Amino acid sequence: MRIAVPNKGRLHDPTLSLLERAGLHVEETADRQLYADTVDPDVTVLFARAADIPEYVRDGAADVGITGLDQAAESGGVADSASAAADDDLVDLLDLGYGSCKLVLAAPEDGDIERVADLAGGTVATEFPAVTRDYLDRVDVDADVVTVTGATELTPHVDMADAIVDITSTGTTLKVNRLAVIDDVLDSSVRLFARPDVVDDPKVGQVLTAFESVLAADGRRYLMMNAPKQRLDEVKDVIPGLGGPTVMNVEADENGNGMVAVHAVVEERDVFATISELKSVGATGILVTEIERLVE
Ligand SMILES: Nc1ncnc2c1ncn2[C@@H]1O[C@H](COP(=O)(O)OP(=O)(O)OP(=O)(O)O)[C@@H](O)[C@H]1O
Ligand SMILES: O=P(O)(O)OC[C@H]1O[C@H](OP(=O)(O)OP(=O)(O)O)[C@H](O)[C@@H]1O
Ligand SMILES: [Mg+2]
Repeated sequence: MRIAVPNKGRLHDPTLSLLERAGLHVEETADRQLYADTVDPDVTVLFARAADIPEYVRDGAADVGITGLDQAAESGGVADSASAAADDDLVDLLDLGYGSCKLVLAAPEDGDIERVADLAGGTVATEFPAVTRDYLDRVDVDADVVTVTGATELTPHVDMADAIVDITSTGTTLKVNRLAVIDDVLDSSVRLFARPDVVDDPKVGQVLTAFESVLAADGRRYLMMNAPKQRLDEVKDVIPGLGGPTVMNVEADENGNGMVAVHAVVEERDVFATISELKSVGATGILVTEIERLVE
C-alpha cells in the first residue's frame, strides 16, 4: 500500500511525526525525495505537493493520501463514507486534527462589497477555483473566477478582482492586506483520504487504526500508583473517566497491609487535580507517563 504525504510546506513535518507515532517509521533512503520505505514492508510513502495528493490518490499512484480537505475539495468530490462515495470521489477516512484553517470570501475593508450578493457581475481571485465556483453556485451569485497561484490577497488592491477566496487561520494575512471576511466557504483540516475501492483493504484498516490510536492518546496520560487494598474503592472514585482502572495485587507493605497497584488512563487536564486527590486517599509512588498510542 502506498501513502501520499506532503513533501514540503507546513504539512510535511506534522505528517512525518504522525507516521512515526503511528509506528510507521519512514526509512531514510537516497531516493527519499520521491519514495520511501517504512518499517512495514507493505507500506511505502510517496512524497508529493499537498495540492497534488488528491489527484495522486484518485489516479491510483497512491492508495491513500494525507492532505488538507481544501485540497481534496478542489480536486473533485469528497465523500464521508464509502457507501455514499461515487467512483471518482475521495473518501474522508479520518480527521487528523492539524492544518486547521478556513477558506473564506474576503473583500477590501471599507469597499463596495459588503455581502456576497454585491459580487454579482464582479470577479473573485483564488487558488481554489473549483471550490469557489461551487460556492458561488450554492449562494446563487453570478461572478467570474480568476485563478492565481499565490499572493491572492494583493489582487483586490490592483484591480484584478473585487474579492478573494483564500485560506485564513489567525486572520493576520487578511488584516495586513486590509481585507474583511464576508462569508465562510469551507472549514478545512488535514484528513486521511482513500479511494472508495481501497477502503475495505485490511492494510488501509490497519493504517487507519494506527492513526486513530495516536489521536486517542493525544491529551491523555497514564497514571500508575500503589494504594492500600482497603482504600481501593476510594481510589477508584477519584480516578475520572475512561472505564475501570487496572488493579494488580502487590506485596503487602511493611506492616502486613494488603497493597494494590492501580493503572489508569486519564485526561491530561485532570491529572493535576487527580494527583492530590489520590494522595489524600492513600495512594503512593504515583507515576505519570505519556501514552504513545491507545487502541480503543
Ligand atoms: N495558515 C494556515 N494555517 C493552517 N493550515 C494552513 C494554512 N495555510 C495552509 N494550510 C493548510 O496546509 C495546506 C498546504 O499549505 P502549504 O502552504 O503548506 O502548501 P503550499 O502552499 O502548497 O506549499 P508552499 O507554501 O510551501 O509552496 C493547505 O492546503 C491547507 O490545508
Ligand atoms: O490567517 P493567517 O494565519 O495569516 O494564515 C493565512 C495564510 O497562510 C497561508 O499562507 P502561507 O503562510 O502558507 O504562505 P504561502 O502563500 O507561501 O503558501 C495562506 O495562503 C494565507 O495566506
Ligand atoms: Mg502555503
